[in-house]
Amino acid sequence: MAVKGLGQIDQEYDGSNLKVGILHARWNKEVIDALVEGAQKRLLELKVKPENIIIESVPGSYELPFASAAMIKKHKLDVVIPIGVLIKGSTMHFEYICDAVSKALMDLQFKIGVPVIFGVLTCMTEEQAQARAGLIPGKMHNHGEDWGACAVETALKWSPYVERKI
Ligand SMILES: Nc1c(NC[C@H](O)[C@H](O)[C@H](O)CO)[nH]c(=O)[nH]c1=O
Ligand SMILES: CC(=O)[C@@H](O)COP(=O)(O)O
Repeated sequence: MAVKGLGQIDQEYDGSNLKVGILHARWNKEVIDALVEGAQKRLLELKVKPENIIIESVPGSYELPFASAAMIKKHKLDVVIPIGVLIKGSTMHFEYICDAVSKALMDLQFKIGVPVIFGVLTCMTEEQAQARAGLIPGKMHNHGEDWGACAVETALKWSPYVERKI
């Protein structure tokens, strides 16, 4: 059994009253599509209603923080899963985006009082990204599934204790 990964969920969750946003970048589409599908599948397993899973897109991962805030407001979401796939190229572009986006997504949730899941892969190679989207048989699982579970757990277990500001 793999050591890495979310493992068993800590209790049964019923997401039937949640409204969840999946906001995905369009860079690295093959991997993005698999991650979005994985997140969606897990949300449905945790009883989020299909009509309460809202999917929108942005051009690249750099656009995720701003659009996450906007999407939460636009759709009155309980939680958002921003999904992006960053793959190291030949310049420092990757490092700047990874750093800026991860910090902005972390900060956003404290600013607005709504959970923002970290659905961004920061990979050195295309193969690493494909493996983490479950696209290489026998390698790794689809991390989108973990993000779906994180969204439901965080929104149900912790949001009631945090004042919403948006
Ligand atoms: N190189 C990757 C990008 N780059 C695009 C930026 O995210 C952004 O859209 C552009 O700089 C305009 O603001 N995006 C990814 O999601 N993944 C990459 O590997
Ligand atoms: C999108 C860019 O600006 C691009 O030139 C970045 O190049 P790289 O991904 O090779 O670092």
